[in-house]
Amino acid sequence: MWTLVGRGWSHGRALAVWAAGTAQRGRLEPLPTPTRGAPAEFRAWDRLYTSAERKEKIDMSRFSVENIRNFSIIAHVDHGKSTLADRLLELTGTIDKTKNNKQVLDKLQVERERGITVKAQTASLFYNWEGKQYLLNLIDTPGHVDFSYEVSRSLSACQGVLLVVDANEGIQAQTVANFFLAFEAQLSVIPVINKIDLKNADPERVEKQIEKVFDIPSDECIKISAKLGTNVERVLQAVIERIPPPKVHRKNPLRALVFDSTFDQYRGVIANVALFDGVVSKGDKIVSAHTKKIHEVNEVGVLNPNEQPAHKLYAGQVGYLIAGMKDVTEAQIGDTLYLHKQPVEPLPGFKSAKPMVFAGMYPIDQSEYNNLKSAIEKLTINDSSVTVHRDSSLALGAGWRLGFLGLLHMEVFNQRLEQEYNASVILTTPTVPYKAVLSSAKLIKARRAVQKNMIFIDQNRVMLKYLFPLNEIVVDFYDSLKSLSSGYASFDYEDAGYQTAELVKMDILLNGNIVEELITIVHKDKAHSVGKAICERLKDSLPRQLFEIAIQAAIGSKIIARETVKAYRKNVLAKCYGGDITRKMKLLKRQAEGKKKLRKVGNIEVPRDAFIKVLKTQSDK
Ligand SMILES: Nc1nc2c(ncn2[C@@H]2O[C@H](COP(=O)(O)OP(=O)(O)OP(=O)(O)O)[C@@H](O)[C@H]2O)c(=O)[nH]1
Repeated sequence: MWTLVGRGWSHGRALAVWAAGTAQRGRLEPLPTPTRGAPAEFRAWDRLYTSAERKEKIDMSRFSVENIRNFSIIAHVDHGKSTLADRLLELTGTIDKTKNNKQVLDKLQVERERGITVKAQTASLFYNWEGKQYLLNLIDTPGHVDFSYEVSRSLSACQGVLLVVDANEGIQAQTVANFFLAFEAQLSVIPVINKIDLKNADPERVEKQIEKVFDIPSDECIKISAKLGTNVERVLQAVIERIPPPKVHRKNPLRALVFDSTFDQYRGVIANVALFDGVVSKGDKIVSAHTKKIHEVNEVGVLNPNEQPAHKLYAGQVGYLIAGMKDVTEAQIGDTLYLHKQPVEPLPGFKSAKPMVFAGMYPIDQSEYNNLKSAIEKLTINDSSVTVHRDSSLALGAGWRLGFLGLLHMEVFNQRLEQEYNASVILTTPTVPYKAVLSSAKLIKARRAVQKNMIFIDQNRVMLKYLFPLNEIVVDFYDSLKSLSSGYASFDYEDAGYQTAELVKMDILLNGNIVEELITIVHKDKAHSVGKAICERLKDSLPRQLFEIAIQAAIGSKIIARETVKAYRKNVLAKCYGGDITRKMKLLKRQAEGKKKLRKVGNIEVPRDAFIKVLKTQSDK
């Protein structure tokens, strides 16, 4: 099922003004913003920053359950979650107030380069209010539809959310989707209308939308400018007043939920845990409910926002735990940890993420296979929504078939492999899953986009629900929607199951022989254009040979596109005049070795490069 939210044509201009005022004494040094495209510098900064902070242990026993609030910030993409998080970190003295604080919780290089959050991040904030010291655990979550899995996981560690809505753009597709995730999890929702400093901001209109769509009284909305810091203190107070403390028991045996994990090459898996019962400290023997393996805890602590070791973690608190887990299978997200010989009922896990887009991934050079394998394994610890299956192709060698939640997710995973693991890969054109019913015609009945619902959010905005075939939107739908609506429409989707469709299997033939790597499933109406594009790309990348080559796209016995590569004789000895026989032999030997890298289709030699050019994603072309 799809939800489209289109909006009217009024818009505002962002004001680039920073808050002036007295700088608060924070516990940490200000974070420099890493420069674009400078991975080494970024990593060096990150390491220095963490090691300086990791010296003294903190006593977490001073935070009783009543003084703890676990909350998350959810919103549509770009509505200001990360900016609000920066202000909350400053207000609580977690970081110094400086104009360099931009997306402090977005630690990954890919997040800073793209200006989006892809990983949920946790920060424990210490805040004094009305004579009491509170522990506020903030979880910053991604806004883009591809990462909604991160949002739902983070919510399991929270009792409430700040629902941030842009005062100019109003309710958008992911505002609705994220609200319902929080609503279904029975969390307290605090609506926050952000960017009230914008010239065209209309917070009163957005208040009415929130009342109409979510049934939240408009006087519950807090109007802020995260950029200028206006009213942000009221947000912190609302967190304390409106979100209940967690319902937990410290006297019960340990019951900790692993809600996220990252991988450190020296210390192994760092599990982000939310303690529902009990206490955990260094030296404890813990058991994973999933694997039943026993591990000894080496370190516990809170994220502040970097690692801050603690003596113990207590029920109601959110922190990290390192226990020598080295393997992907030992660090399952959604797992429950308990003390050895004190088994507990496991907490409900998470629905596993359902991949929507699949692509082949191969090392550029087969000798890199093992390195790439280990990089993929480590990155999937940090991003468990990616599915991995071994695959192999005659042309590209041994590799994997990876499943992603969407195209942006696929691009981000690829970019993280390059930036964090220095791995270069060949990524093939993404496809979506199909269920095929084989019949003599191989043809299945089609269904096109069907409108299901239309709701007017206000006079400028309408929410439309459609049923769409996934393959129609997986490659360029989002871009087309954005450009058609000049960026004003937004969308979100959920899986509506399989539908029958008129799909055909398209073969690519070289002089009548089928090239197995290039077999594709396409919609009947698109077969001609897709077939033509593949034939043209093959023609450009196939070297001429001693005879003419016919490149054809065919559905069954029907040819739907054709290109021809003219004959040519490559004489490697052409430049070799004179009679030096050893030099001639050398050239012929090198040519023979080169041929080993070729894949024979019939009597046609196809170099690996040609496959790569045809199979690589459109964006890589
Ligand atoms: N004028 C104005 N701009 C703001 C305000 N808050 C955030 N912004 C800007 O809006 C843009 C998006 O802000 P982010 O905080 O990165 O948004 P986000 O919701 O975290 O985005 P994702 O992590 O990608 O989902 C940035 O350019 C911010 O500077 C505000 O109160 N006023």
